[in-house]
Amino acid sequence: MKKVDVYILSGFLGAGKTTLLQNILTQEHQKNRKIAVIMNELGETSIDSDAVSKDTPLKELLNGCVCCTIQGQLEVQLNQMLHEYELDAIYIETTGVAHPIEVLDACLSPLFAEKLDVKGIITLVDAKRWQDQEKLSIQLRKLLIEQVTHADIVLLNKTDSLSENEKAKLVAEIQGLNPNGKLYMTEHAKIPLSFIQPKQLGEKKHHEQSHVSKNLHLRSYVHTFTNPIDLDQFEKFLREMPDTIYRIKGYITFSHSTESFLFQYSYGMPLYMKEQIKRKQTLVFIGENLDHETLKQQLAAVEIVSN
Ligand SMILES: Nc1nc2c(ncn2[C@@H]2O[C@H](COP(=O)(O)OP(=O)(O)OP(=O)(O)O)[C@@H](O)[C@H]2O)c(=O)[nH]1
Repeated sequence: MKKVDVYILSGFLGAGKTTLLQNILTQEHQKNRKIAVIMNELGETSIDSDAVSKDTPLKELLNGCVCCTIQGQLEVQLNQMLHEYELDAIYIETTGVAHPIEVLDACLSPLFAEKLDVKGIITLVDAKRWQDQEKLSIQLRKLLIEQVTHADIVLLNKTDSLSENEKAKLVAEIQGLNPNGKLYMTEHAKIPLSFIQPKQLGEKKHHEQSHVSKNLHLRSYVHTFTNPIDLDQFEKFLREMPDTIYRIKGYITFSHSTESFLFQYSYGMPLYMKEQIKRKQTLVFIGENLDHETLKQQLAAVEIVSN
């Protein structure tokens, strides 16, 4: 089955995410691709939904941030979209205060992770805001930096008011934080679609595979077990796995029990919860430097193969 591409549009409040989305939708429609949009806003009413034309499926997640309070709602909306429409791509516009790891996490429900192909995180940076970042609280500055560090593509936007010297200084700063991401300077978030589409990200992925140690971007890996797994071996795997795996979630069944468990792992803490329904045994991993082949082999080794 063809997977649906997912793009996460990240960036601080007012950086130009909606402007970029409009540019992208115009270009996607010219290519006759079927696109859907999920917009997340902190307020109770949507401000930006008019930016999306009526013929584009749109789901709005209001009054909270998908990276924390309404993470579950994003899963529901994504699932519904996959059922209702035949899509080529889904663009998710996050709130300005969303944390990239948590958003990626919210997109990757083990129930449908195999149907989605998260192509990457595109972060917009408001050039002026970046220059004035010392006016922000420490937490927000940290967030601004995290949004840049984890991006696959950074658009340094609103460069219209900058001098050439200022531009060069900001480019150096951003490249210092994210040397492997692609960086483009934009005005009104104008960028050809081909610069941010699968070919670009795909090429980079290929590049990453051959330079794994240099890859600093968030990636996911989806593993489906066909047999129950050995608890001791699985816990050994958890103890020994690289600390660049930030998050694991999904469903597993152990050889010592007939029950299914919802498994959650974040910041070093594993959690097992009994599930009422028997689920497909799928685990989603999120982290940096994910070596898919090694993970696949290590996870296959914790399965108990019945004869
Ligand atoms: N001068 C200038 N203004 C811009 C540029 N890009 C976007 N804007 C304006 O900046 C404002 C905010 O842009 P949006 O696209 O709404 O930003 P956003 O990131 O979606 O904002 P939130 O949803 O509030 O987080 C709008 O008034 C845009 O027209 C640019 O390159 N230069």
